[in-house]
Amino acid sequence: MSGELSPIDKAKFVAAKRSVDYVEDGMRVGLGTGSTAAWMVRCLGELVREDGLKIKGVPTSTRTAELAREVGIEVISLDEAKWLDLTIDGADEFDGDLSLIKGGGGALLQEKIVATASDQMIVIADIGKEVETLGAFPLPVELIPFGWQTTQALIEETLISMDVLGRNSTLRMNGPRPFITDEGNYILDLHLNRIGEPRQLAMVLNQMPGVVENGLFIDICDSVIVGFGDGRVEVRDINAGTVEESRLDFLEDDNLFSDLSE
Ligand SMILES: O=C(CO)[C@H](O)[C@H](O)COP(=O)(O)O
Repeated sequence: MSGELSPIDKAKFVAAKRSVDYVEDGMRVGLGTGSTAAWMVRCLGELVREDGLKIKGVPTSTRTAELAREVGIEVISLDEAKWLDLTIDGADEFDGDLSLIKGGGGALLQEKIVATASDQMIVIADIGKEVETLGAFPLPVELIPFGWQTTQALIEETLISMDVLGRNSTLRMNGPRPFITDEGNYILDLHLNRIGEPRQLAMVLNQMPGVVENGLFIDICDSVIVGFGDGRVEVRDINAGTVEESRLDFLEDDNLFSDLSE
């Protein structure tokens, strides 16, 4: 069954599988969005159903909320939880400082709010997400629909003075219509190619009227669990400065694996 998954999917799966080792009874856990996070939610659901793990989950999107309920995780709102022990989420890119680009799935706003309200954020990613410098992946920026083209023009003009290589942007579409986020906003994808000063760019973007949030996560992620296509997993902890390696045996997880690949 595992042979049906691509090396990237295997890498995502092993990272997701390893991450649930960090979840303990009684925790309030932020549940990320995206394909890697979805596997983490399914792995957690299995622990809840089969091992009696007791947790409360705060999802970062309606998609994740549906999946969490489906697999048996108790879902509560962030306001009910108030504060979280741990958030586990995917990323589109991560660098050596564990700065991230997120929002490929359009859920960056809730993801940033939830991760910031957590004692710890663990990112789960395949090795292909690691970069030396952020920016090859288009940077998602969530915009208020009102006057979005004016906001886009302002952003592109401001980018002239920023340390980036490209500065054109595209409105994210869902077929013939703009993609709409869970909060009813638009996503503008910035094609920057290289972001020299992510911290500065994140601050500048968030000061613009019409911008709700940007997909740069700076000083939010504590560790990244990197999965490889051959089953290897690395846990990189930015605070401890450690890298811990392990390997996951695919065969042991065939049932879950086959569920996930459907
Ligand atoms: O930020 C995200 C959603 O807004 C995702 O975590 C990110 O796009 C990674 O997705 P995937 O795990 O499917 O590669």
